[in-house]
Amino acid sequence: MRIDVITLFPDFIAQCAAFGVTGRAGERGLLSLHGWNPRDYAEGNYRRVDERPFGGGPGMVMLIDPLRAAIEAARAADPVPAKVIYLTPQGAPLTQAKARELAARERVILLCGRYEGIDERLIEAEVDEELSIGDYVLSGGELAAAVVVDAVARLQEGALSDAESAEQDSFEGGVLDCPHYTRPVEHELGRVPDVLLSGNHADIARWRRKESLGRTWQRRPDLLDEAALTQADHKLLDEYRARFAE
Ligand SMILES: CN1CCN(C(=O)c2nonc2N)CC1
Repeated sequence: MRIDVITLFPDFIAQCAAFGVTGRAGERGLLSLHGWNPRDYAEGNYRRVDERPFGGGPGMVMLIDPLRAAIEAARAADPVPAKVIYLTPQGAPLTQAKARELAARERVILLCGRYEGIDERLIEAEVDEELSIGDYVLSGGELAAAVVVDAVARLQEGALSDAESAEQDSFEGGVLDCPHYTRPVEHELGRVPDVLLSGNHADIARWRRKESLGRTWQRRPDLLDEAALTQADHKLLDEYRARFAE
């Protein structure tokens, strides 16, 4: 997968993706990341990329032409067509399902705004999708782009070892992840649940599913409404809830 990032801070994105799973995905040729700085396409002595907003008000707005030129340069760098995704609080929420959808694409171009945002005419002309990583305001789109890069990199075939499999991550199958334990068995903070020491894989899988469903019910009941639960899931959830009925 190829990801091109339009950003005033290409090094920031490169550094975010240089470690861990994203770094390994790059080394394995599973993901290529390319930064394009609109300032390189800005004209005039000061190479301006922003200007004051019409209508007044605080802050600055990013100019159309440097961004447009950077997007065109990114498009031209590879024959594979790419959708342009603008990271913004006004976008659709980034979900694991969306991450999987993006991870299946050959290419995406991520557009990072700074200041108060981007001239709306550029968005209308060049942006195919708008994505938000959450209902809060960042100082720029770069952190959001780095989140998208991480979320799709780990979903590339071969990016995760079996031990790191994404299959049991939170939100896979629409529910939260179960609790995890490791050595020591006994600790002043508590003991590892016996079922995890039993070696009975069916019991362990059942316990993990019950804990995932129970946690989702307690912390994110909205996800349960969307999850396709089986009859067995409903039985497990009833058992989990029964703990609290006593
Ligand atoms: C102009 N700039 C404002 C700040 N920003 C975000 O807060 C954001 N991006 O994606 N999810 C978010 N939340 C990016 C765009």
